[in-house]
Amino acid sequence: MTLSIDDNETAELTLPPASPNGGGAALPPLSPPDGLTQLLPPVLEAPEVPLLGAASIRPGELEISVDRPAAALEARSVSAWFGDRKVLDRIDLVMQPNRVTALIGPSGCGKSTFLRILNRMHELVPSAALAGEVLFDGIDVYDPELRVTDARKHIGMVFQKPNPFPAMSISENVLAGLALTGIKAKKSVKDDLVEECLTKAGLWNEVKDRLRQPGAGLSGGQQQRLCIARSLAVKPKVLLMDEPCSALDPTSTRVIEETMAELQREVTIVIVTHNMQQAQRVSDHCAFFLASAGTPGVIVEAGPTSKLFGNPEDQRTADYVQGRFG
Ligand SMILES: Nc1ncnc2c1ncn2[C@@H]1O[C@H](COP(=O)(O)OP(=O)(O)OP(=O)(O)O)[C@@H](O)[C@H]1O
Repeated sequence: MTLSIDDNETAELTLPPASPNGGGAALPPLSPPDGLTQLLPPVLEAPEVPLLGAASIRPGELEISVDRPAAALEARSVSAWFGDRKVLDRIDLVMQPNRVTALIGPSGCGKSTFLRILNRMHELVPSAALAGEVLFDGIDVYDPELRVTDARKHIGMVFQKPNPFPAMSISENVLAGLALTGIKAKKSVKDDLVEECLTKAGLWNEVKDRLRQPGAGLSGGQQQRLCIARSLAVKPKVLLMDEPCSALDPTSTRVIEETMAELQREVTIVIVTHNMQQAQRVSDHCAFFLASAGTPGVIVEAGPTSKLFGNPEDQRTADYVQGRFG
């Protein structure tokens, strides 16, 4: 079976045999695209597509609906391995559209791995393998008919450390994802998009007079909002955020949290956070991950944030959210 990404990648993406432990299919080795793995992989063709509600869909491929801005994500019995080591065990989780789902749990329990599985970044690690399904509005993200670039375009990611492209200006940074995904647009459309995305990311007023200056010249919090703007430029339906405020001061953290509250109207957000106050402030739903010594990570409890923090069912959840361990 081959993945229909494009002719150049098809040979490399032939699915390999199951992993040695028999649990999950080993993932195809995808080469990280020259230091740009934290954004999006390049697309070798350059389709002309509308920018608003953009979804580059080619005949014969699975269609991602552009009618609704946000999408539901559902993990079904997802397990993950690095080599022979199983790090996640049969994770079931529904991440509802236009809601913020927080993934919480002690270090090493697999939160980031799970997040990276949701937009197929897990497979960038050569030894990585997984089993189970990830459904994006009902479409299997790992379906061979769905291009990996489309999956990552619709399911964007913001990382712990702000990573603007240092040689690019602020506006070029916002538009970088378009270039990588091969989307072409007129200058006036791009200018509008830069303003729209920077506004949504809560940064426009601070940078509108210096759009041609380097993105690296911004403060850490501004850089993180620039990265959010960059993710938004390709019109994702889901935004994955891996500890997006851990490198930021309290003021910048507050601004990012306000930005998330605004973005929630348009995108589904899944956030990994170690900050229990932040999880309570920003999320509608929470999933508590835990890996006991030598065992893979599991979800102990998931549900409305108010319930997990106010009236958890499992004693381990209560101990964790009240800071008794982890
Ligand atoms: N690239 C990798 N190669 C091998 N093992 C890995 C790799 N990435 C993560 N792991 C292992 O997988 C397990 C889960 O790691 P992961 O980073 O997903 O946990 P986490 O809950 O996000 O931790 P933290 O909160 O510290 O970021 C850990 O035992 C980790 O050592």
